[in-house]
Amino acid sequence: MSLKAIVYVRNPPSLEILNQLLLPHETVYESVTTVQQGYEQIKQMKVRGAPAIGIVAALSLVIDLQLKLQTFNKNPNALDSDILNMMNSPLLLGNFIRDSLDHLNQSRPTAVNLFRTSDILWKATSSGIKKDLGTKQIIESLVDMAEQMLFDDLKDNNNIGKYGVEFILRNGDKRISVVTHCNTGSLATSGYGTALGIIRHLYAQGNLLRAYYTETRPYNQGSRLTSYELLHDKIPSTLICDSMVSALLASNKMDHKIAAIIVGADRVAKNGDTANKIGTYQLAITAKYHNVMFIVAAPSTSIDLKIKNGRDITIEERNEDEVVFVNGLIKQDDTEKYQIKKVRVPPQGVKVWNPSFDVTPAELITAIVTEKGVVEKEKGAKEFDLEKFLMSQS
Ligand SMILES: CSC[C@H]1O[C@H](OP(=O)(O)O)[C@H](O)[C@@H]1O
Repeated sequence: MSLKAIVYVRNPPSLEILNQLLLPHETVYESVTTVQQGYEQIKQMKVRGAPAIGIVAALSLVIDLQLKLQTFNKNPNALDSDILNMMNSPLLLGNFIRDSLDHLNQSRPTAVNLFRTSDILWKATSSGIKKDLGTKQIIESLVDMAEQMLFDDLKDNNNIGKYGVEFILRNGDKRISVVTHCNTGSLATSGYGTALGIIRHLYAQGNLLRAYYTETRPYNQGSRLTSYELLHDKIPSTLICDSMVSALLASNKMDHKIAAIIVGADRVAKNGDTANKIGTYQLAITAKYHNVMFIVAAPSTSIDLKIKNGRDITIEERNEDEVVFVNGLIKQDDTEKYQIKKVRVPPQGVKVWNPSFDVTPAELITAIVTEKGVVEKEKGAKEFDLEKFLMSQS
């Protein structure tokens, strides 16, 4: 078992991505050496999760550049002419980097982390060109930034865990159960996780009775990936179908002590409206009805101040196969060997709608937990003021 979604080594340069399409039944790492391979990993959801997507985009650009630079230094004649010219020209290098970032941005439209990564790397590139740095210095500066993103994400997740637990336990029971949706753990980030980071922190502090988590149809991030993580960490947890959450909260009157529903985020608008895995919105509605806290856990890099409210967030729609087929383990004849096979569920001819995310209005969100602290709405307000929060933390 491995919870490391991303394995990057600077010297000698290598990038390995855990193929999450095969989890939890097979642990297979795939080498990424080019921007195009990084694009495919994200597009095909071999790696997924807003923070992880941004980090893999950055690392696939830098690994591509590092390997080109390594060949340029050791055996320049092995390079084709346009790459050779690029390695001798900061302007041509800048063009390659701009085109690469634009291409990576096309892989998935909703998670803002991908676009923020591009902005940061392009800003560094254009600054290096303006300062008349050589191509080697520009590339090295991008490697430093990509590595820093990897380290910062892990640090941020630990802070989200700490602030989230303090907020949830600030008044009331100190031994609680929670519900979470999708996968927001080590497999969606550089480690520890966001919403799952809060659950890890609750467990580590001895405050967790049980974590209930949804299977998260149609892609099954919960039943495949969150199961994998919670079993790995031996955290008391129970898998439920997406349709069971309201009944679980209703049974809360007995002894589940569910204090909160905690979810991640792919993009948080300026007013706090939050795009997250499809099915999140209805969890917020049932949390409101049952008077249970609804917590969004996300690094501040997931907040997009350019987006006024949730209506402006682009929601990714994926192909119908993810709804029609499920991955099943099929026993091969009478041996104990199994193989993963796509099994068709509905009959031919069904029509499918498959949005990958939905938007939860700020009004239904109790608090947004970031690495900089917890944001709540002003008393009586229906929306957050995230620009004011971020300004106060800078
Ligand atoms: C900390 S992961 C944030 C977010 O990303 C997931 O989406 P996907 O698995 O499609 O990449 C899910 O919405 C998580 O909540």
